[in-house]
Amino acid sequence: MRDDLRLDGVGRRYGLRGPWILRGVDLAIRPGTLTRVEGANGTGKSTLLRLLARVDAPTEGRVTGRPRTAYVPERFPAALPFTAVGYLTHLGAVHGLSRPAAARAAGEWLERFGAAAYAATPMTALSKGSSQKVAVAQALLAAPELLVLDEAWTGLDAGTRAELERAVAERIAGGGAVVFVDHDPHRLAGAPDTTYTVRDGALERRTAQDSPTPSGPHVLVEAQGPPDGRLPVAGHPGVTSAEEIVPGTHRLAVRASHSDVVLRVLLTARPPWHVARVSADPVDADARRAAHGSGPDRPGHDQESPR
Ligand SMILES: Nc1ncnc2c1ncn2[C@@H]1O[C@H](COP(=O)(O)OP(=O)(O)OP(=O)(O)O)[C@@H](O)[C@H]1O
Repeated sequence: MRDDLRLDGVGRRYGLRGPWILRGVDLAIRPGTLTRVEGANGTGKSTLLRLLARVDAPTEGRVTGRPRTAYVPERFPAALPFTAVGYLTHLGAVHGLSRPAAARAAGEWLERFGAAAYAATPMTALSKGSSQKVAVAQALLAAPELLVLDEAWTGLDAGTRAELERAVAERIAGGGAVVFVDHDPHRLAGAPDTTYTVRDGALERRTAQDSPTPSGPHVLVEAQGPPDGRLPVAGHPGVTSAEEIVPGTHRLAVRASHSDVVLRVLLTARPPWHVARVSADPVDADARRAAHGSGPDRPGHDQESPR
């Protein structure tokens, strides 16, 4: 994603005399960022996401920027005259992939979400959970620059929910932007760069720096890449700090909750990075000892934490 997607003075109401759902909304979605939208029921979260995905137009104000966008709507129209793989291949072609590339990507995403067995099943015969996997796969197929997810985790099993979180982290690490609504307050906890609360038609903004959430446990990752290679997880929300200790070797402090995602991005980068070492962050070990009240009188605890 090269440019911001911007909303300037945006308002939306349904019908000529309907109440304003959103009014005077200014918002910029930047490349490589994760944005959460929250708010009480019926406050206008889906309305905002539809405007960002450009499947709806504002009643007043302007939307500028045209990133390649994919959208998972709150209600996916599952009654479509396709098989799962047929639908995904068709959508991949619509997103600009060649037919063989679209078919390949369709197969890969169905496999990744544990739905390969349903590839040839008509969409109308899929269970709710399986059709939600197709809804999510169609959005990820063509590596969109902007991914808009409206309750996309709803109805997915635990394994697929985790896989979708990983896919989100990969999009951001690849320079894309992701905007999501989810009823689970722990979804991607600690990861959003910005959270907006929709209230009374306006947006209240909270950034990661304002967040009361403690930074939590970290691990240290030492990774080696090609000389002059760009760190594939630069700017990733799970990476708290990154330092090039010798040319080509980087030491990263990574939130433990994001370590599997970060390692996966490093190992699947092209060319792949070599992960030389993963260890507990000694800063966290100190914090843990302090929290548990152990000290010189409990020397055994020192040995648990490599320095
Ligand atoms: N197409 C439409 N026509 C008329 N009114 C609509 C339409 N879409 C949404 N609304 C109304 O706009 C308001 C905001 O709806 P929206 O779905 O954006 O809120 P939401 O915060 O996403 O809600 P929820 O949390 O229940 O999904 C609601 O009062 C809803 O009834």
